[in-house]
Amino acid sequence: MLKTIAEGKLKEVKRLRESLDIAQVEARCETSRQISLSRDSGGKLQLIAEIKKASPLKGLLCREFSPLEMARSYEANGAAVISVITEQEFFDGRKEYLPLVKTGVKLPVLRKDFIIDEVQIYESRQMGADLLLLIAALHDYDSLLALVEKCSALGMEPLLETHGREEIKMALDLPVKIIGINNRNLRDFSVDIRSSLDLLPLIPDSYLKVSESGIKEASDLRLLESAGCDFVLVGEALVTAADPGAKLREILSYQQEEGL
Ligand SMILES: O=C(O)c1ccccc1NCC(=O)[C@H](O)[C@H](O)COP(=O)(O)O
Repeated sequence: MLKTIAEGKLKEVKRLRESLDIAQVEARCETSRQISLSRDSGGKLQLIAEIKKASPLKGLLCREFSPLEMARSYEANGAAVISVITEQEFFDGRKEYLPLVKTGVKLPVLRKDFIIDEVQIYESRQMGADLLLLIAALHDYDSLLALVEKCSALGMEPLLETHGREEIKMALDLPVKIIGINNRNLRDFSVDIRSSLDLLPLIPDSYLKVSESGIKEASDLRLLESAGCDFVLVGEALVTAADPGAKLREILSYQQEEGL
């Protein structure tokens, strides 16, 4: 499926190459900003809250979907980063959501899409993204290196998503600071947070470690925190809740109980 999604991006990339004014984006970047994430000083696990309308496997997740309201409620309830899915065909995302969210909250904003070409990095910068997801499984080492370097040159922080040991090994050879482990199995799309528990020890503490997918409850966060994870990325559990902000507060509440 990942390959199908990425292939669907080829046309979009072609259109973007014809329409995007790269020189203009570069000129704006001269007044470059770089919002960088850091580990919580008190050792708390931090939460990246996702704006996710639909999933390719489950279809529509959220009927009353208002990305701006959702982002504000995530911010008010303790999120550290807002993740915005902009991919349209499979996730029913929209590119417009990102600038909308960016202007509505103070938190750093991550763009989640299927980045296969440098031109999408320029586009992400133009949209206002602070962080950009790069999926290791879509690239070889050289193409990832080029994308990572472009991201940093344009003042954005790449979050390099991995699945498995080989990809983590590759990530450790790249100039990245944030490594994600996606708990979704790319063959059958089953989700199991034990992937993160198994793989986190392979990543040195000089990196920020993110666990993604299938995280639903405070007990998942507790486990991941004690395994040395710095951030969790949560989508479905929040957007399917009657009140996404309240759900976020609820799954983080164990940190208050433990006085963290
Ligand atoms: O979300 C899916 O169903 C999906 C299917 C195929 C490829 C990727 C998919 N999700 C992308 C993501 O990275 C998730 O949206 C993200 O990690 C949040 O996961 P969750 O909390 O389980 O919604």
